[in-house]
Amino acid sequence: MFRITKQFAFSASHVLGGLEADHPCARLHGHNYIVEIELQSSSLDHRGFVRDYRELGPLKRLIDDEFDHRHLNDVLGHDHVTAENLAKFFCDWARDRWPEVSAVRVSETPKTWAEYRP
Ligand SMILES: Nc1nc2c(c(=O)[nH]1)N=C([C@H](O)[C@H](O)COP(=O)(O)OP(=O)(O)OP(=O)(O)O)CN2
Ligand SMILES: [Zn+2]
Repeated sequence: MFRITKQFAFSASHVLGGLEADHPCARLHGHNYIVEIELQSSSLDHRGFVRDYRELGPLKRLIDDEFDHRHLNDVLGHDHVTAENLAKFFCDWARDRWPEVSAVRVSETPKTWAEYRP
């Protein structure tokens, strides 16, 4: 099995709902997010690619246009704007376009990663 990954980055604010009132993430704050998309395939195309990284440009445009320097509660339209839910959102969006997508990981801080693998 071949597996490739590519990372994208954006900065955004959020407020997490449903937390205890004294939880720091219940307050407005922001992160420098990293989104890592993973694609896998048992075979390569005629160029030797799972998929050309350049073909993932539409995901960069989505992130730049709709997520970067935005308030994520507004973007997703709910208050459970966790790294897990962001990973699922980006994975569902990407799988609609590229069937080889096998996982998406989202990092909010240098020490944390959440992964969605359908
Ligand atoms: N499972 C999850 N837990 C938390 C999420 C999340 O998306 N999924 N998000 C947050 C906060 O939004 C934010 O990421 C804070 O995370 P945390 O690791 O607590 O960040 P800190 O830098 O404050 O942690 P230190 O322990 O000080 O390094 C919270 N939880
Ligand atoms: Zn946060």
